[in-house]
Amino acid sequence: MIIGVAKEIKNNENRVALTPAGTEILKRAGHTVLIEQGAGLGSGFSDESYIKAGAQTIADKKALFDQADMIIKVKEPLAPEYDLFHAGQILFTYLHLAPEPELTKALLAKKVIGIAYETIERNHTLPLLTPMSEVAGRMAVQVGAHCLEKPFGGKGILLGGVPGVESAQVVIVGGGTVGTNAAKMAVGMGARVAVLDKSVERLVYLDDIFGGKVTTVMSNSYNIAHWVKNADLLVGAVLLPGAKAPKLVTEEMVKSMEPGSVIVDVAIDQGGSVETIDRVTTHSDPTYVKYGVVHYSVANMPGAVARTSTIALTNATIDYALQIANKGWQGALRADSGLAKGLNVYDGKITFKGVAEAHRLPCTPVEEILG
Ligand SMILES: NC(=O)C1=CN([C@@H]2O[C@H](COP(=O)(O)OP(=O)(O)OC[C@H]3O[C@@H](n4cnc5c(N)ncnc54)[C@H](O)[C@@H]3O)[C@@H](O)[C@H]2O)C=CC1
Ligand SMILES: CC(=O)C(=O)O
Repeated sequence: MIIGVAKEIKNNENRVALTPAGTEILKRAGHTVLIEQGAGLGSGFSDESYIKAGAQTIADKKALFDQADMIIKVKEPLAPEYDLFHAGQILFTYLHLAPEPELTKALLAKKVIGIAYETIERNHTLPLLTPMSEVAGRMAVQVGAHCLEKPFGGKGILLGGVPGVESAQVVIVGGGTVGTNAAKMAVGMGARVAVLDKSVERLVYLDDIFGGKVTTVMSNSYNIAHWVKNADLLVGAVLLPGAKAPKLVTEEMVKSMEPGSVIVDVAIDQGGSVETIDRVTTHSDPTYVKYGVVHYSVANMPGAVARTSTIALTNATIDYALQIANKGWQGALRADSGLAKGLNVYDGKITFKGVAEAHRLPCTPVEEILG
């Protein structure tokens, strides 16, 4: 199979979908890897390192898309990329289609075979979302601590306090991968930490692993209102896989927060979990202030720590990319029902329920397509 790796074009997206190590794995299995020139530079991988691993570099983005049977990316395609795809081409990447009607329309019109990293399952986990959620969860506290500093609009408090001065209250809504990693960082920095989740099993798990260092709270609107009001740093970390994020934090709740408090809504890539998050921000202009509260809503947080993120991402994606290349997309999806859950669009049809519901369009079950 001819596999094309395009240079990312999103603001400050420094990741690339394949490392030289991943390239070598695909090459050894007999596949052709085309890398857009300079695609790896933001992650510290030179064109020469890809050539040494067996890839061909290509300067012309359009020629790369024209030749490739499968395009591997990091982020969902942006408008300037829509026309590059052709019918029957496999697109293997984060797609986040539920909050993106224009992108969904474009991929349907182009009859792309869209396999989304974020909806692939293995043993009830999301193996291709997990590594980037680990990164974003850890970053959420790092950027949140920064935003709490006075020059960045915050109320001027240090997460861990100092002896004689109380530490900050970090409130995390959603105790999955992002939430757990945010809690680890916040505990490590000496903050007081509360995690809300709707799953009792998850709260039990968090209570066990944090040994009492985190307050676990059942997620409902009453408890969310109480904890949001008292948060210095609020982290949005909920997920309903593939679907639009529920707006759990209302405008009234945000109004109840002290001025200079900070919200980091990591769930922004699925549309955001906070009512006052009304825009996706970028690494070059990451925050805005509403009701005196600093809002951070960057949808590609791991792009800022690209070296770490690119290696972690390829570690997770490479086996799946190899299966798709070796067996063809249908063979690979038939052989692995968890991978089949990644299929979001095919031949002009939506094949993932959460995406179809978000756009009020019909859903064609994957099983029907695989026959
Ligand atoms: N902005 C960015 O750069 C990035 C964003 N993300 C996003 O972060 C979000 C979270 O991802 P993960 O932690 O990996 O998901 P996850 O599936 O591991 O965890 C989600 C948690 O939300 C909980 N949840 C669902 N409904 C809830 C409710 N009503 N109240 C409280 N908790 C609820 C679930 O029980 C689960 O524990 C996703 O939207 C993901 O795409 C991930 C990486 C980077
Ligand atoms: C999960 C995702 O969209 C990201 O890492 O950018």
